[in-house]
Amino acid sequence: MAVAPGWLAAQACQRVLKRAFSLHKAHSIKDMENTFQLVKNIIPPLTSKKHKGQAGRIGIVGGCQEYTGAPYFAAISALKVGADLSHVFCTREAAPVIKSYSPELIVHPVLIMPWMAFKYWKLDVYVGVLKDEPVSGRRQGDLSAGDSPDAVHEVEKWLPRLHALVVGPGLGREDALLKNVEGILEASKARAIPVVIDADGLWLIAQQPTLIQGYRKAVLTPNHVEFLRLLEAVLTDPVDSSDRRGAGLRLSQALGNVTVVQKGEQDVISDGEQVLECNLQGSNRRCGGQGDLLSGFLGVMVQWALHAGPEKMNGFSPPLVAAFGACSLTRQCSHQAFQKYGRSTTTSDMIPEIGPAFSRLFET
Ligand SMILES: NC(=O)C1=CN([C@@H]2O[C@H](COP(=O)(O)OP(=O)(O)OC[C@H]3O[C@@H](n4cnc5c(N)ncnc54)[C@H](OP(=O)(O)O)[C@@H]3O)[C@@H](O)[C@H]2O)[C@@H](O)CC1
Ligand SMILES: Nc1ncnc2c1ncn2[C@@H]1O[C@H](COP(=O)(O)OP(=O)(O)OP(=O)(O)O)[C@@H](O)[C@H]1O
Ligand SMILES: [Mg+2]
Repeated sequence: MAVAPGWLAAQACQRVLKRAFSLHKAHSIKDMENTFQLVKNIIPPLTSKKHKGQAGRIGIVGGCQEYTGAPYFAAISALKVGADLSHVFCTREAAPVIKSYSPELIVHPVLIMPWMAFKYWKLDVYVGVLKDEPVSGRRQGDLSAGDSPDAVHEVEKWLPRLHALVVGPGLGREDALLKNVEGILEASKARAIPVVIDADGLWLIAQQPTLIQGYRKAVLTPNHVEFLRLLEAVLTDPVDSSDRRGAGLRLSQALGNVTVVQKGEQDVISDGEQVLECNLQGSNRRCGGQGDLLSGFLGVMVQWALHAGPEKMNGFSPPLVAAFGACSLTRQCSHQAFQKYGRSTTTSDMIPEIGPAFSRLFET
């Protein structure tokens, strides 16, 4: 018996939806189908009328001596999901390493390391002495704290050309670097640029939640430990963290409706008003770097969703829909890679799956 290709596509779609739906009571298959449709609505069509950059210019702020893989994963996933240009802003040590992974990434060695802050501080004092000028206490204090106006300025120069920033993968937790990031976040907010905050960026937010308080174009992507750290930092009353929906909702509300993506066995996404869950089957491999891929996807999708506008969202906020798309895609890539490589699957194996996974989820 001949089987129509349309029927096969419909069956494949149903199988994906059944895996997505899993056993969660709060969502019917219809709900899940509708949410996938919302993600489909935000995807910009590929046409001959567009020029380079229109599908997305994304910046990743992260990458230090210890961690070069994380910013690479975030930056390459942004390109593979459909962005046209991906920039990495990292430390001087990390730049040649990240460049060597891929010729497709634009790498800016602009973030300052603590020893450089110290060098500049000494230079400043030296110049002050030569000019016979006293170095003010405040200026000395700023620089010894690792402040680097240059690093912020270097990133700021690029901000008018960027559609979204992903802040934190492989950043590290040195005070000098975090100080740079404070300035970069303030500059991004002033320009209303969407920011996805992950990994060590979340460490900074746990120290200073006011940095993103009330900024509705921010999306936080904590893993389990990062989520607990944020809860503790932001909420004064005790919260039952085993109620993941309730805890996510409360954290988002306390942060002024910043979208929070709690990664885990299910991904629980909340903007303080609604909660979406992504249960699409991923894999049982927990190799490092999968969250970095997710943050890169989200950087692109959040700007797609904001650009598509609220009328295409059926009452959901754009960051919520974008987060659902990024979570689904990460899990689908993990599932496909695991089917091929089983126990030996690593995050690098997920990268060639991005195109096929995207088609399977959003183009059928
Ligand atoms: N290839 C690269 O360059 C990569 C670099 N990366 C970069 O590393 C930096 C640090 O980020 P991170 O996420 O590893 O945080 P970190 O504080 O070291 O870990 C905390 C500890 O928490 C635990 N733990 C974690 N998850 C848990 C869970 N679900 N449930 C329960 N426990 C859990 C676990 O503790 P343990 O099991 O040892 O008790 C873990 O050791 C950051 O810049 C990031 O971007 C990564 O992106 C990976 C790829
Ligand atoms: N127990 C689980 N079962 C299935 N999928 C999971 C599970 N835990 C996490 N994931 C998925 O793995 C991806 C990364 O989540 P994870 O919690 O590992 O982030 P992370 O710790 O920040 O990763 P990274 O190593 O990149 O820093 C997400 O897509 C999430 O849905
Ligand atoms: Mg992570």
